[in-house]
Amino acid sequence: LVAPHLGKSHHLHQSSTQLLGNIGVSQLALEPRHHKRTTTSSALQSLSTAAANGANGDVSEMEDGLPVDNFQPRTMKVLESFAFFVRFSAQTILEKRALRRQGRSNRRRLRHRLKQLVFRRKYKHAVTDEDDTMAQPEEADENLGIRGSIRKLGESRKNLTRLVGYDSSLLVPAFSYLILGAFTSSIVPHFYSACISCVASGDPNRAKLIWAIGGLGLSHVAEALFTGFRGALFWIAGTRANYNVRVKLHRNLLMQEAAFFDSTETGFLLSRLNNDVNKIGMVISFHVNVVLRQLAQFFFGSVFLFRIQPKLGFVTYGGIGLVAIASWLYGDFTRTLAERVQELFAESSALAENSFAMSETVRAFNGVDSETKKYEASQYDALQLEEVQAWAYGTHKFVSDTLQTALKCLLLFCCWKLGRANAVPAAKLTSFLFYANYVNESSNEVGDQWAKVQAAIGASTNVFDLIRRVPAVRDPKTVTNTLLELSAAQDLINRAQEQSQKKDIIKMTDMSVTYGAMEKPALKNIDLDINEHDRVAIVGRSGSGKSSMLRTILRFYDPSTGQCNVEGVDLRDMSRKDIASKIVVVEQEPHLFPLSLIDNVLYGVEKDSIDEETGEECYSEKYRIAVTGALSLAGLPVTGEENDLGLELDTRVGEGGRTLSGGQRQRVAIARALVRNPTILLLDEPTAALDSKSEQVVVKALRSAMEKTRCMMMVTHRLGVVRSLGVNKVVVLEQGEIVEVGEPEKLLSSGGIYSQLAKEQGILPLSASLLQNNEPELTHI
Ligand SMILES: Nc1ncnc2c1ncn2[C@@H]1O[C@H](COP(=O)(O)OP(=O)(O)OP(=O)(O)O)[C@@H](O)[C@H]1O
Repeated sequence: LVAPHLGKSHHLHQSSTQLLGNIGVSQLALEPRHHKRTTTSSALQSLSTAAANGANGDVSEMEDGLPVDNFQPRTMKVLESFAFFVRFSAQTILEKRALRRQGRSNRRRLRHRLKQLVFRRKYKHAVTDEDDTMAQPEEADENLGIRGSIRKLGESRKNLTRLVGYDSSLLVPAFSYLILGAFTSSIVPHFYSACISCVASGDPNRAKLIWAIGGLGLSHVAEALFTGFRGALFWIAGTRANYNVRVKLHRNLLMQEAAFFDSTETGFLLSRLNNDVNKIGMVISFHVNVVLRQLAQFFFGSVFLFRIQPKLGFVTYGGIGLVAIASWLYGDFTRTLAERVQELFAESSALAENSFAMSETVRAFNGVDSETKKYEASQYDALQLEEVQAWAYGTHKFVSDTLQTALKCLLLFCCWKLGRANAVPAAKLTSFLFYANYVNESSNEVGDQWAKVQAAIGASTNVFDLIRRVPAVRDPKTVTNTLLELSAAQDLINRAQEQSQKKDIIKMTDMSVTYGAMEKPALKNIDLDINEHDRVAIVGRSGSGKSSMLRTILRFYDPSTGQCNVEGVDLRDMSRKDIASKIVVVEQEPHLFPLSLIDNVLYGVEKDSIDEETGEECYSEKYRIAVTGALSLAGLPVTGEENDLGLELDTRVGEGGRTLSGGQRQRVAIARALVRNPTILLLDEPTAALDSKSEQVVVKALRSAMEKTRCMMMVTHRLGVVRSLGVNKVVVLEQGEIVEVGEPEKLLSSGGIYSQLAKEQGILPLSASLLQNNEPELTHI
């Protein structure tokens, strides 16, 4: 909310995404044992300082380093929080039981159905109305209790290994150090109990004592060394996991179809990319690391334990089993909770992102309070669940520690009994107690970390789902079979030859387009041919489907029926690269990247040279000359006297191109089109936001662009531009259907919808306007 005010402060260039990032970091940094606490405080400090500067414009109005605004988000009383935890837990248990019952009946149905399939003749009258309810094996699987959890863990491990792409050079030493560390640590109690026996019994044998102390020291040092290496390698594994998953997720999100972004908010995706992915790294570098180490220690400790006193070893295991059950249940509960908490954080990030992006509107309509209310509400939901996590942790700690204490007391009593009966020597019993404690501690730590692993798996579930998401609009499959490849290539050549004889560049055949969220199609049964050298204007009232037609040609959406061909090839058979090389669009309000002019014009073209001074990649002279020419043709020269703005190819244009005016941004977009020499030029309301002088410059630039293309298609409300751009074909749309097609002047005099639209803008047929110019009095009639 402070974003609009940032201009006044030193955070001039801080974008909403950065602010969102700071908030994300703060949430993460509050994680126990997380190493980013300093970032949190500086992030929060920078936000609060900016808030103070922005809201009051004066730092002196701050009290005790806090902004004057004494808004305080609501929180629950501690008792209320505990009551919420009890209610929530009871509800979750009931839900789980219900789902498990449903899962059982689903499995029964599944078995029944399998029987039907196998003994088809016997079960002639198959039950049909059960099929729908059976279609939820996935959901039922989620509630299979221990088996479900193990399967889920296995799936997550497979996902992780595939996505993270570790190599053995990292994994082999990491696991070797882990095992070596655990082994050396398991020797420690042996030497320790030997030392204590020597000290307690006042043993005069000095060599024995030195051996015990030396062994203790050496095993500790070796353990420290292995632990250090193991820690570093697992840390690296964690950061690599974050890096790999984040880059892959970012790429897969960018490949999704336009409809995906219609229904998913950016803040939601950013939250997945930052918060959720961090959890994955954390789980590998810390939790999995600790769980494995403790498991290894548990194993080695158990070997010693059973060697010393097998009977008591079983008693110890009985107790540990109970603690393990408690930890398992707690882990399961935490996983469900973590999944929900991450979901809520993602929703709340989406809200924050929206309010930052709309900061001017928020300011203009005094919306700070309502935005705060929405954000606070979504954070409050997450807070409630986090407090449930805290209470669950407390409860688990109490249960498992009590069980362990009971076990320790039981073991001490058993040892005392054995000692009294002289069944086992005292030194052996001391050693046993040390190992029992050692194994106990390891199992306790496994239980604690297990819950955290489960929580992280819960949090990362959505990330895996997004990474595996296959876009609905995607490149055609590459044909691998050589014969098929040959025939496909031949097919393309044939079509290209046919096409060169024909003249149509774009051909729409009985094409309809329906957006996912809409019932009514945006375009209905469109049949349209656009030929070589055609300059087409798509006109019609608002919502008639004009932009939808351009988006379909760009293959942002696939037709629901019919097809759209470009140069004889169905768009669905063309890759994104092919489409981008043939079709270029100039949008009404082009969004530029916060890069230099040349980077924006050549966006998507790989840099082909290295700057000798900085060592960074750059464009070669060949590209620089081409871009200078394109910018000059587009009416935004960067050289000579006409460059009154003092622009250079390397001038940066700010976020969204905000350092340029709307008309100048449009000219950059035209230069982007000019430099590519596309087959098809698409224009979306090219002059809508321009004054008449800028319009003249842009129209001139567009004419230059059109000369370089095979055809042009333009969506426009301003019909004056139809004449100035020399359009030869007008297509009139109404409610998604083509209602008129023809030459503009003919349509103007036909008395149809186009002439009506033109009349509303004071545009008359050429003959009439000539008449009007010669005989002004006629205008009154
Ligand atoms: N992304 C979308 N998701 C769902 N429906 C959409 C989407 N984009 C457009 N529509 C719907 O499709 C119809 C046609 O919209 P389109 O943007 O193509 O109209 P238009 O003629 O370009 O309108 P305008 O001149 O106001 O820009 C409208 O009813 C609109 O509500």
